Amino acid sequence: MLALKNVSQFSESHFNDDSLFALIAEGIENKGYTILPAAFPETLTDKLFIHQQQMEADKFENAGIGRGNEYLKNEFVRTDAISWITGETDAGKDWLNWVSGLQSYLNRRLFLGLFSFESHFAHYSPGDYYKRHYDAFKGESNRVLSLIVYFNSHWLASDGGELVLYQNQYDQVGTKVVPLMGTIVAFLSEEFPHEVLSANRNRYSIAGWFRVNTSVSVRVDPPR
Ligand SMILES: O=C(O)CCC(=O)C(=O)O
Ligand SMILES: [Fe+2]
Repeated sequence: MLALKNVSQFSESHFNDDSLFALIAEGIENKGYTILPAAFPETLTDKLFIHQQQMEADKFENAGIGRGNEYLKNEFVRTDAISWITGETDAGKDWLNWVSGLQSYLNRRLFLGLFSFESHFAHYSPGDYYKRHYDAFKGESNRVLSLIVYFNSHWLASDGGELVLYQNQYDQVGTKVVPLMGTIVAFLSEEFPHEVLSANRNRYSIAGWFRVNTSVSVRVDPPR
C-alpha cells in the first residue's frame, strides 16, 4: 500500500471525507461512475481489512442471487462467498458511518434521493468469478448506486481478478479495475454491466448498494 500511495494523487493525506465525497460525486455526475485508486481512508481500510481477515469461515455463507425468498445459490453466475454487514461490529459500524456521510453528501449535491444501503463483505477464492451482470434492472429494482471497496495489497497484473466495467450493453471491451487495497468504485446500478474475472489468489472486498424508497416514489426522498 505504501508503494502505491507514493504514485497516487489520491492518498488519504490529501483530502478529508468531504473532498473524497466530492470526487465520487463528480465522477457520478459526469460519467455515471467513478474509479478512485488508493482513495478510501487509510485507518478505515486497515480496520475493515483486519476485520474481514479475522472473520471465521463459518460466518460466511455461500453467495446467492437475490435475497429472501429469491435467495438462490447459482454457481453458474457467481461463486464468491459473502457476509452481510449489519453494523453489529465496530468495523461494520465505522463502515456504515462513512457510507452515511457519503449518502448525505450525494443527496445534497446530486439529489439522488438515496434512502437506504445494504452491503456485504465478499471473498473470491482462487478461480471464483462473477459473470457479466447488472446490479439492477430498469423499473424492476430500487438499487440505484453500487459501491465497491477493495482490500488486497500488492495485487499484480498477473493475479487477474479485475472488475470489468462496461459502458453499456454493447461494450465488449470495458474498463478493467485492479482490486487493490483502498480502491473505491461507484457506478449507477442500472447503467453499467460489469463482471469479476477469476483470480489466482484470494480477493477481498465490500460491495454495497444504495436504494431509493420506492414506497414514496412520487416524491423526492429527503436527504438523511
Ligand atoms: O467485486 C467486484 O469487483 C464487483 C462485485 C459485484 O459486481 C457484485 O457483487 O455485484
Ligand atoms: Fe455487481
